[in-house]
Amino acid sequence: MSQTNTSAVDYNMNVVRQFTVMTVIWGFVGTLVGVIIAAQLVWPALNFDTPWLTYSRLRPLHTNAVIFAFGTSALFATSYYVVQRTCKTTLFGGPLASFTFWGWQLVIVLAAITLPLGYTSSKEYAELEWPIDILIAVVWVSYAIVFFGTIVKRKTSHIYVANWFFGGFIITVAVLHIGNSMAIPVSFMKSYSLYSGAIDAMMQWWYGHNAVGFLLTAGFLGMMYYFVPKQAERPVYSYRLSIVHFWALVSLYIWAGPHHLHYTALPDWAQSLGMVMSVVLFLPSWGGMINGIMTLSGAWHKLRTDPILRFLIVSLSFYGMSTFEGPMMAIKSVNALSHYTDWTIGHVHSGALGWVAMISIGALYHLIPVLFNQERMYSIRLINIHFWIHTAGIVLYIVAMWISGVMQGLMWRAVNTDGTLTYSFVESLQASYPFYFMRFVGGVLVVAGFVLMAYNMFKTIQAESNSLKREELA
Ligand code: HEM
Ligand code: HEM
Ligand SMILES: [Cu+2]
Repeated sequence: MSQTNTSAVDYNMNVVRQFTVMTVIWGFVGTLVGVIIAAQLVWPALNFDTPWLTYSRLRPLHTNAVIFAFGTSALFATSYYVVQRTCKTTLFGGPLASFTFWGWQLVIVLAAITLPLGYTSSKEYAELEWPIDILIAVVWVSYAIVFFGTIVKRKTSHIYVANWFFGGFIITVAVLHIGNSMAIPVSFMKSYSLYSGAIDAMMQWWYGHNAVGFLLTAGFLGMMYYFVPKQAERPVYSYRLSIVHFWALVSLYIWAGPHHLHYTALPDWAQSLGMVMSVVLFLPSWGGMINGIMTLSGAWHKLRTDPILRFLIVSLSFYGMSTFEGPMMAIKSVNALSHYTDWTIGHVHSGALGWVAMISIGALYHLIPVLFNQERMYSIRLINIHFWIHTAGIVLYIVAMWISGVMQGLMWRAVNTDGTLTYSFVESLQASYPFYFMRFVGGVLVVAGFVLMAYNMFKTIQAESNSLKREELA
């Protein structure tokens, strides 16, 4: 394996490179499936009367691909990189790191095959059946061993705050996955949940909500605390705040799950608890956002010239937006309007496309040249174009969903003076079509951005192999 920097430590950058390249590829695939299902909502005939092309099977393929293939590969890549650099030591466990790469890619391929075939546990974001769930647990425990083993053998006395967030994310996802996936297998690829009724629903949303809180939030905050200061070339605005941020975030998030089950059979007190905890969660969320954005103080001018920094900082603005919106939607009376509507979908994608995707894209544009021994990415201009089309795509997507969501909520609750409903469901659906088209256009822009990124990445990798060839000739 080639050494990727001049420092004395022989870091394991091979696994970081592998996860980095796959992140970009899965980002493209996952958003492409997103565009396909967005198109199906505009033109339903696009399922071609084929079972494995139906919306019901491609939707979980999209969510699994973006969260577990794209997002989680980005977390593997950056956590393995950051933990080595900040602990000044190579990854613990030797071949175990490589096992997590191949094991995780196997999980992704199995998901891509079994979900379209219709195998599902029917739990959202945990659809994969029990044999794959067991494989996930094995890979994840190996990940924990590699990560925490590296922390234990660190050459520094301090554990940098980014590692706290990565560590919190790794432990919690293990607990969530194992807890929620408890099931009794009845045959190969078929099982029944160990829980039933309202308890099953509570487990599902304890899992679902904290998958958002720890995978889609805490892990990416770890990324933020390393790559924002690096790219801005400034220290973290307040290190003390980052520690308060960590403890407040992890201790509040875990209680907020019931906001997914307002007005259901879940006991009222649990719903109210979820609501209150969600509203309080606003504070650490914004504390973290402010800490990230203020890291730029004294270096604001860099935003004008550095598109990588723009990705990172705009991602924090979307993080702030979705963590303002979330607590609001968790209030029962607001949720009465927003639940079941496209407003939720808009909220999801301002978090997913705005925060998760943009922070990852920014971090990878920083990381790729480092990993492949280049001064910078092949083309800065292409990064700039990527920034603008990605941003335009998100804005189209979420504005469309806000309008259609609030419209749907209002249409469904409108009643005539005699107490009958003003609109039928189909009328609200018809009114939504223009917005579904707008979302489709936004999605196409996002996918186009990933194509540019992949091209830029392969050109950067090529530049390395070209210079190696030149060295050989000389
Ligand atoms: C303080 C932070 C946040 C709070 C309190 C919050 C709250 C909420 C609420 C109340 C819902 C709607 C539940 C419903 O009516 O069904 C929701 C849905 C959702 N949120 Fe958030 N949110 C927050 C941040 C985020 C972020 C940053 C992301 C993404 C990175 C995110 C991803 C999601 C997802 C994926 C759903 C949809 C779940 C589903 O029904 O499938 N949230 N959130
Ligand atoms: C080109 C970009 C994307 C497009 C066009 C797209 C499109 C869609 C569509 C059409 C749905 C189904 C909405 C519905 O059932 O009404 C959906 C759901 C979802 N997408 Fe995306 N998506 C994109 C990117 C992403 C990314 C990058 C992520 C995560 C990092 C993500 C996470 C999700 C989640 C969690 C859901 C389920 C939401 C829920 O159940 O409430 N999407 N997406
Ligand atoms: Cu939640």
